[in-house]
Amino acid sequence: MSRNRSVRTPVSRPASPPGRATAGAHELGQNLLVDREVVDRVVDLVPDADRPLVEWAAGRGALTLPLARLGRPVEAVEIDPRSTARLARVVPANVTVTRADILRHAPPSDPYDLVCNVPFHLTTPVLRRLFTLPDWQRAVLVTQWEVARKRAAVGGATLLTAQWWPWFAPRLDRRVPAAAFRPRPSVDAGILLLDRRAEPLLPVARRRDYQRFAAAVFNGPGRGLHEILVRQGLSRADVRRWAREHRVAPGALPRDLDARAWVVAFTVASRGR
Ligand SMILES: C[S@@+](CC[C@H](N)C(=O)[O-])C[C@H]1O[C@@H](n2cnc3c(N)ncnc32)[C@H](O)[C@@H]1O
Repeated sequence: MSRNRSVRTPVSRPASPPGRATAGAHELGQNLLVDREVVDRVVDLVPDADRPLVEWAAGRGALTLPLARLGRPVEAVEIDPRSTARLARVVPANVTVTRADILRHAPPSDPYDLVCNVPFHLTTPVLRRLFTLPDWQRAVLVTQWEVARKRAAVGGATLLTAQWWPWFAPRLDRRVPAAAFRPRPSVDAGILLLDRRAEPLLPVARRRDYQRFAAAVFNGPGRGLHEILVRQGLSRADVRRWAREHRVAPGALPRDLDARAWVVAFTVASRGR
C-alpha cells in the first residue's frame, strides 16, 4: 500500500487550544499501549462492518496500524504535532492523520465506529462529548479501571450512565494492567464498550425530560427509592408494582437500578404529570 505522508489540519477551527500542542507527554496523558494482547483485543472488539473508523488520541499508532489492517478507512486524530508527523510517515493509504483536539474534532456525518485509548485527564469530557455525537455506532474505549467499571454500571450505576442508558448500552470488557502502558500509569485501566442502541428505550425527544428526572431521583430527598419516586410523582401503588416487576429491593438506591427500571419509572412518573 502507498504511504499517506500528509497530516490534515482542519482549517475551520484551531487544531489545538493555545499551549496544548506544546504540552509535555505527561500533560497530554501519553501513556502509550505496549501490550500486544491488549491491542489485539481492542481491534477484535471493533464490529465487523463496512463503516469507517475514527481513532481519537492516536499517539504513535499503537492502535492505528492494527486498525488500518482491517482495510477500512481510518481517521486518526491526535493533538501532538510530533506524534502526528511521525504517524503520517508510517500509515498506509487508508489512514488519514488529522491534527486536532478530540474535544473539538468534527467526526464524519455518516455511521462510523470509534476507538480511543483515552488520555486519562480527558475521560469525563470525552465521554460527555461522545454521548452527544450522533453517528458513531460502537465506541471501544480504554479508560481508567474505576471509570470503566462505573460507566458500565458494575457495582452500581452513576448518574451519567443512568442519564444516557436509554440510548447507549455500556459493557465492561476487561481489566488492563498498568504494565500494558509506557510510561506506566499509577492505576490499571479497563476496556469499555459503548453501543448505540439500535432500538432506543426512549425517543430522543424525551431525552431532556428523562435526564432531568434521573438527576432529580439521584439527588432528590427521601429515604430510599420508594420515597424518592413518590416525591417524583409516582403513586405508592405504582411504585410497589414497579418495584415488583423490576425486582427492586426495599432498601435499593438509584445506583442499583438497571436501564429498563429507569425508563419505566420515568414513563410512569410522566403519566402522573
Ligand atoms: C493514552 S495516549 C494513547 C496513544 C495511542 N493511541 C496508544 O494507545 O498508544 C493518549 C494520546 O492522546 C493525545 N492527546 C492528549 N490530549 C489530546 C487532545 N485534546 N486531542 C487529541 N489528542 C490528545 C496524547 O498526545 C496521546 O498521544
